[in-house]
Amino acid sequence: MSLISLTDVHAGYGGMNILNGVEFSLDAGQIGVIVGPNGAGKSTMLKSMFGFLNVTQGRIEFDGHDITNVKPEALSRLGMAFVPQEHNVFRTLSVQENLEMGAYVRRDDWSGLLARVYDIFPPLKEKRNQPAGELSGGQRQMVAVGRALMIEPKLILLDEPTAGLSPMYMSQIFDRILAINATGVTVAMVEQNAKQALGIAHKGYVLASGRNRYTDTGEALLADPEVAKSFLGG
Ligand SMILES: Nc1ncnc2c1ncn2[C@@H]1O[C@H](COP(=O)(O)OP(=O)(O)OP(=O)(O)O)[C@@H](O)[C@H]1O
Repeated sequence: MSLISLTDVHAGYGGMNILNGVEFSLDAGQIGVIVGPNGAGKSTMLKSMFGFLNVTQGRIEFDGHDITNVKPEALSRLGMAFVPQEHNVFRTLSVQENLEMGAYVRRDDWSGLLARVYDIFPPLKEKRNQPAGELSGGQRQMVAVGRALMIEPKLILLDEPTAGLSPMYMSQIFDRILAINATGVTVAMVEQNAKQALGIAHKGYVLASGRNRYTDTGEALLADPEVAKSFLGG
């Protein structure tokens, strides 16, 4: 059974549909990557999963629940976390305070969890007392993802986690996404760095104009000459 599924989802902003009947699904433990040209609706698809916009038709299910138009707070409690592309850290708070903010919904002792996040992102442990705004872009991205991990999500949604990062940081982030996935967390992400992202994807989705164009394993999409020519820069 899928952990997350979108069936014939239509959604958009202020009455204008951007998604025109999209499909998406991931089993527990998979990495799913959404790629496609600018304006294809990739971020919109991710946002529709996290209850940020109005789904006008279709159905979204998560972990056995119908979550169509369910609000983000309720989705957090069900075990879904969302990391936006920008403005995703509290710049004046320390790294550790940022991570602690992620645990605000928890009532239990989460100190062990903090240690696990530092294990995944060792640079954050070193800089735990430094304001997040002083970190490099790649390290800030680690803080944002680390904060999301503090709710122990079943599914983490990442909106362009490597946007604006140098190739070195980009590789590090992809490597850490694999490490997070290896702990059992399902990952759905939107990426501009399509080739690299499809390289770690169990499932890849190519969107164009708010519709599915190609769906296959990451490997198969990378090997498909049509996909390469039209969507991966040859
Ligand atoms: N908050 C919003 N209000 C109104 N329209 C929006 C909003 N956010 C996005 N859109 C529009 O929705 C369409 C799809 O945007 P979306 O961000 O989902 O595309 P994308 O595939 O993620 O593209 P990109 O790679 O450029 O981020 C675009 O035409 C965009 O202008």
